[in-house]
Amino acid sequence: MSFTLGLVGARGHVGGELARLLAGHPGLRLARAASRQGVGEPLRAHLAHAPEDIVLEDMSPETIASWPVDAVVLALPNGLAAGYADALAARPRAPVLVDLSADFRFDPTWVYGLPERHREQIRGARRIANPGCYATGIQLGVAPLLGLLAGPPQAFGVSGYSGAGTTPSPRNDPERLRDNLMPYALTGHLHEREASHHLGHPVRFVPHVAPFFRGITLTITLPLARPLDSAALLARYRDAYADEPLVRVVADVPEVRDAADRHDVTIGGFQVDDRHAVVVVTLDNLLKGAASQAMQNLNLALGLPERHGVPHDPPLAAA
Ligand SMILES: NC(=O)C1=CN([C@@H]2O[C@H](COP(=O)(O)OP(=O)(O)OC[C@H]3O[C@@H](n4cnc5c(N)ncnc54)[C@H](OP(=O)(O)O)[C@@H]3O)[C@@H](O)[C@H]2O)C=CC1
Ligand SMILES: CC(=O)N[C@@H](CCC(=O)OP(=O)(O)O)C(=O)O
Repeated sequence: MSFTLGLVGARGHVGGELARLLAGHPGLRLARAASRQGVGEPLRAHLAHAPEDIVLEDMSPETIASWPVDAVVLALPNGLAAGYADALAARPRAPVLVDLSADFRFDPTWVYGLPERHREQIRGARRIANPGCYATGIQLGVAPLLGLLAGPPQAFGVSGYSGAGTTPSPRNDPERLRDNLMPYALTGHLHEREASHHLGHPVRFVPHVAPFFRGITLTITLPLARPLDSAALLARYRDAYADEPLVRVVADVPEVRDAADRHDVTIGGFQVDDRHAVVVVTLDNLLKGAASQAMQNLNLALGLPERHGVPHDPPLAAA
């Protein structure tokens, strides 16, 4: 059985990654694509791995709602998703809708698509809000210690500049970022609220953007209610994620340059000073932070194996 997918925002960073993953998916095919610019041009002109026959369409909600597809992915900036959700909901059998933006991450009528915490709800879901990239790393880095925390964990995060999308800004300007590390949103970043909300526990988060293109590193300090040694901490994370294909627990401190192009999250470090534990989380913001996670969610929603379209890290032949 083969399913079809329509992609809105196909020319963006995340849209491009998703199209790349779909090219290797055995049961889900990119059938339609839309973007703001380039309408009428072959998608192949923008993305080398796109199917040959796809022409970019206009991205009006009416056009998208007319697509005869099994699933639609919105890879658009924040604030645009509601018009599509409404137009698609008016169809007799609406396709599965996965939204990459932050628009519905706090809406209880949508399923929050973090498979490691909500897999059973995602199975068969029709409307899925894909988590934010930093929020994914923070939640996976904190969750195994819920119940043992004596206060809010503090997450220091650094992202590559692809996190800021393609619309020009100081946060994706390589010249401005050269030899630089730029702090921003020192309080109240959306992902602080998102991670706190979905963990049911407050976290503090300060983001930075760096001159590399892709990848996130988070150094998370966790205040503990009782002492725990480093070995016990590592064992706790290993147990929590033993069956998770896209979470890798390592004893060493992971480095962000190794996260680029990986589909999983790596959690390591596990150093403890009395009642303060520190873990380091790395991931690729465009993959587990966006496209690979969307693929997990699409597979779960459509009843397909969760790993289809999400290659192994590293490729099995090289492992
Ligand atoms: N980048 C990342 O690391 C992550 C991004 N996300 C989320 O995924 C979504 C897509 O992100 P990303 O791929 O980085 O974004 P990009 O800026 O790279 O791409 C945005 C896409 O949306 C289209 N678009 C339509 N309307 C607008 C508009 N008004 N302004 C700008 N673009 C528009 C663009 O079309 P065109 O190119 O034709 O102009 C493009 O295809 C966002 O909601 C983002 O927050 C989530 C996790 C990680
Ligand atoms: C460097 C940079 O600007 N990073 C973005 C990453 C967030 C993101 O892309 O996720 P959502 O918008 O989907 O929540 C930011 O901090 O807003």
